[in-house]
Amino acid sequence: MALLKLQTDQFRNLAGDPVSFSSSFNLLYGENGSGKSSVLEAIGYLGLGRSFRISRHQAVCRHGQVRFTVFGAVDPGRNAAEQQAGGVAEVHRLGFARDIQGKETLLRVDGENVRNLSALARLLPVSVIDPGVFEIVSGGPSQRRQFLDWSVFHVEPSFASLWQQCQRVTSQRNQTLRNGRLDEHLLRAWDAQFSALADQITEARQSVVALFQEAFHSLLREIETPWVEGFKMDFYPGWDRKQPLLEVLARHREQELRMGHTLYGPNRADLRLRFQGRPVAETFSRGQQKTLVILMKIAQGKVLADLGKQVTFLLDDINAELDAEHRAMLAQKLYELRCQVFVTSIERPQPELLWRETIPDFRMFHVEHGRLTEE
Ligand SMILES: Nc1ncnc2c1ncn2[C@@H]1O[C@H](COP(=O)(O)OP(=O)(O)OP(=O)(O)O)[C@@H](O)[C@H]1O
Repeated sequence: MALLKLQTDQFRNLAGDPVSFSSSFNLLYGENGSGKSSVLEAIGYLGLGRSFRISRHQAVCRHGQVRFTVFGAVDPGRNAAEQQAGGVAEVHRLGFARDIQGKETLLRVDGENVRNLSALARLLPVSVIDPGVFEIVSGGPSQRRQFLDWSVFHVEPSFASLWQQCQRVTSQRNQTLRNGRLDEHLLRAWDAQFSALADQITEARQSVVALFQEAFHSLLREIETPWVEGFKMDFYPGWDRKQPLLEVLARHREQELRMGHTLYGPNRADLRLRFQGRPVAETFSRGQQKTLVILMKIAQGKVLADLGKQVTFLLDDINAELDAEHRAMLAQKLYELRCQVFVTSIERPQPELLWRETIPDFRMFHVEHGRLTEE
């Protein structure tokens, strides 16, 4: 899985000419406002179905236009090719189009309309490392849940549908809690559905956390980090699992009715990161938090790589956030994992800092006024 070709139409300032990329490293350089982040943002649309920079689709549609499109050709990867009895697996064609006025999204895979974004996301696992990524450590539990669930989605095929069902049941349960008068009969029916889904979701998350912990700790052993002793990463499922969720919900009925929403369950899960018993957000320096996030992202890439899935990493504006040593470590590890990487830089990097010597399929593009020129 790697993006081999990209073509856009009416996407920010991008000219829209088709561009071919390397399945390993791609470096995009150009001055401020040239369109580097927009290229990464367009790639992100194919794997995430949204912008990683802004929540409104409208912002990425070229000013004055009402519809934008992103097309991509994706290499199905080593595994798929190997499975096809010695044959070469076919390239997948992904398409995302959004009509801003009608607020309609059209998704296509290999020439067919598809209803769910997961059909695209599965074919192009995209992971973003940009200045906002450090919120995984400094932000609240929802940031870490999102981080964790990205892996669970790519590892456990049933997860997307389980999570969707759980969201639906949670929202109906919350409505009943907010109803004003206690409808115990109806609440018990929601509780039963909710806790059955909660157990399945938690099991899927736990099995992926086990893989993730293993990859993360083997990285920690490789890279000498002074905080290894005293660091702890624990998965909190959203309630004390020594007790069935049904019991926990029954015991906290009064509290939930007062608050008007669900307080226990997988929607409250967290990946707790502690140093000497205290949250790392309170104890780690900014630099240590950055190292931790980078290692977590690499470990996530390794979990998928071990399953034969190549991750496409979008490294946007990282020069401002990471020093040269961290950047080199990140590049080296992602290369070892055979990930596909897109990295932006304002200045043309010094030849000795490029990886041309060690990475055979390295490509560099100069971005000017939304147009990419390969060098
Ligand atoms: N909806 C839009 N329609 C047309 N142009 C847009 C739209 N949104 C942004 N732009 C322009 O597109 C250009 C590309 O912005 P982008 O953020 O991709 O640049 P960049 O090369 O990453 O810059 P920087 O180095 O400052 O991060 C900017 O000049 C911006 O003004």
